[in-house]
Amino acid sequence: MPHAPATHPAPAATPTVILDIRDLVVRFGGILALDSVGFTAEAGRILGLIGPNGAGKTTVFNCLSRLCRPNAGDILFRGKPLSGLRRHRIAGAGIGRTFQNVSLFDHLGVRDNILVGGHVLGRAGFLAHTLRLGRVAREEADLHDRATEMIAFMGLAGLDNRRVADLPFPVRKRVELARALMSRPHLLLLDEPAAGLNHEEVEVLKEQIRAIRDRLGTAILLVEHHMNLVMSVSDKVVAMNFGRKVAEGLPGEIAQNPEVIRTYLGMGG
Ligand SMILES: Nc1ncnc2c1ncn2[C@@H]1O[C@H](COP(=O)(O)OP(=O)(O)OP(=O)(O)O)[C@@H](O)[C@H]1O
Repeated sequence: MPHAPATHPAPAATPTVILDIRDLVVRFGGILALDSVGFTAEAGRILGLIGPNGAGKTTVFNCLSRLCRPNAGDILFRGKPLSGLRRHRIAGAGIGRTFQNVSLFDHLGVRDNILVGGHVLGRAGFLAHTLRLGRVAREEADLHDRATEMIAFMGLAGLDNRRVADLPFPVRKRVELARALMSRPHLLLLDEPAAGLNHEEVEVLKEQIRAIRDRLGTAILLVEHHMNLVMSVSDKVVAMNFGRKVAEGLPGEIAQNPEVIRTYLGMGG
């Protein structure tokens, strides 16, 4: 079970909207990948985003990471439009992410990979780094302390210097999560974190996702095909199909929503 000191306050009884997606439209040539999609995510809560292949989930994610530029609509993050932010400023603005296919520096060790995630927090400028001023040394020490916390939090203790390439897939996924948490994101985007995990590993992942919300206070947007995971950890679920939002509600409501049931039966299941 992960353990770490809380770094964000506990979520308020009336949740604050952290992410407000409004009427998002994305076209790829003749394909309408997102057709006026809108929903909100709340601070310190888990939002599950579900839908069959091609529903538009990854496109929403890519708009949030600024990998994709919407044709219309707005995304407000903590009240400010994301459109004003350059792609490389996203992590610094408080949005962290993991990828469907784990994306790490394979030849580097666990700690070094995790440290990469903290460098967006650095405040010392180029001159300070060049002159190795005291501020740089303090920042480096703080980053190492944070990495030590995240290593313990994600159950990676003792693996600091292990080369990532030599580790099993589920452990690599935990390294990627620890790296994403280094920048103390207010919102964490998880792209199919259960893909490639077995039943026991998914059970561990559930606990880790809940711990990220409950102990770090981080809001999570979870794109996932693994229904059992989404339904058991999400505070709210948004269901999509053919680029449109078809339902939004509590997991229990979504599981019984006729449109959602039709969508999944329509997949030939
Ligand atoms: N770069 C692109 N160029 C052209 N079409 C694209 C591109 N990216 C996505 N699409 C199309 O946009 C639609 C939405 O795709 P998207 O990847 O967002 O769906 P998804 O819900 O994430 O699916 P999956 O669960 O398979 O990842 C699909 O019809 C897809 O083929």
